[in-house]
Amino acid sequence: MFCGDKPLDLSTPQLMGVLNITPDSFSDGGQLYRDGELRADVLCRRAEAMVDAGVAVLDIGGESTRPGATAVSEQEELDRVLAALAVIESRFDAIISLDTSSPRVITEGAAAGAAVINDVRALRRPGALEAAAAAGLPVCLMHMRGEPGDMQDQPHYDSVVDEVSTFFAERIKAVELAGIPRSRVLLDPGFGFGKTPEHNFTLLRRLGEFLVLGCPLAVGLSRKSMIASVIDRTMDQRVSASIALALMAAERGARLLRVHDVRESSDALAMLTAMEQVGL
Ligand SMILES: Nc1nc2[nH]c(SCC(=O)O)nc2c(=O)[nH]1
Repeated sequence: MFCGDKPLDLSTPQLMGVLNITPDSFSDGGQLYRDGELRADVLCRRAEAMVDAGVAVLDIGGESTRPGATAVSEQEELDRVLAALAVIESRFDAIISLDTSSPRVITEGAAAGAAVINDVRALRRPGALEAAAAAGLPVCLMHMRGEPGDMQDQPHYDSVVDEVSTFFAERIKAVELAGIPRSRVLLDPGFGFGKTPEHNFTLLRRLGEFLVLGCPLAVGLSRKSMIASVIDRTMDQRVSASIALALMAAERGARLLRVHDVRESSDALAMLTAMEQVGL
C-alpha cells in the first residue's frame, strides 16, 4: 500500500505510534503544551523515540475522542494538526497518519504532508468522503457507535461482529462510490468506541472474520479501558496488557497496530514473526 510516495508493507504486522497532540489526551498529550503553545522539542523527542523503535506510521490527532471527551472546534483541531505536521513532517521519514473526521483537516493536513487518513468516524461527516478521495490517500475506516460523549451509554448489539461487519461493507461501498479504491482501505473495529468489555473481547476473539472483506485490519487496543475492566491498572500501568492484546490481534490477522509503547510492542511482534517464520 502506498501512503503518498511512501510504501507501507503490511505483509507482516506494523506499528502505528500514537502521538496525541490534544492537551487533554489521556495518554501523554498533557505536557506537550506550555501556555497553549505546542512544545516542538517534546514532540520531536517523542516522535524520534518511536521512529528509532521501528514505528512504521506516526498517528497525530488534534481531537480527543476518548469516552466523554468534549468536542473541539475545527479551527482548534486544524491549528494543532498543522503545528504538529510542521514540526515532524520534515524531520522524520515515517509515514504520518492523521486521526481526524474533519473534511478541512483532511484536505489541509494532506497538503501539509499527512499520508494516511485515520478517521474514527469512517468518513461519515459531510464532505469527508470527497476530501479523502481528492487527497488520494489510504483511509483507515473505524467503527464507532454514537459519539465520544455518549458512545459508552449502555451500548447494545444483537451481534457485535455482524453489525461491525455490515458497517464495514457499507462504508467500503460508500468510499468506492466516492472514488477511493478498496486497495486504499484499512478497516478497524474501533475497540472501546461504543462497546462494552464483552463486545471488545468478542471483536478481538473473532477479528479474523473481518478478513473476508479483503482489506488490511488495523486495531487500537493500547492502554484502553477494556484492560481496566479485567485488571485494576492506571493508563501507564497497562503496557503489559496492551502488548498481550496486540499479539492476540496480530495472531488473528491485524496488520496495523496503533500503540503508545512502540519499543515494547516491536519486541513482542518480533517474537511472533520469528515463530511464524520457522518451519515455512
Ligand atoms: N484507527 C484508530 N484510531 C484511533 N484513535 C483512537 S483515540 C482513543 C485512544 O487512543 O484510546 N483510538 C483509535 C483506534 O482504536 N483506532
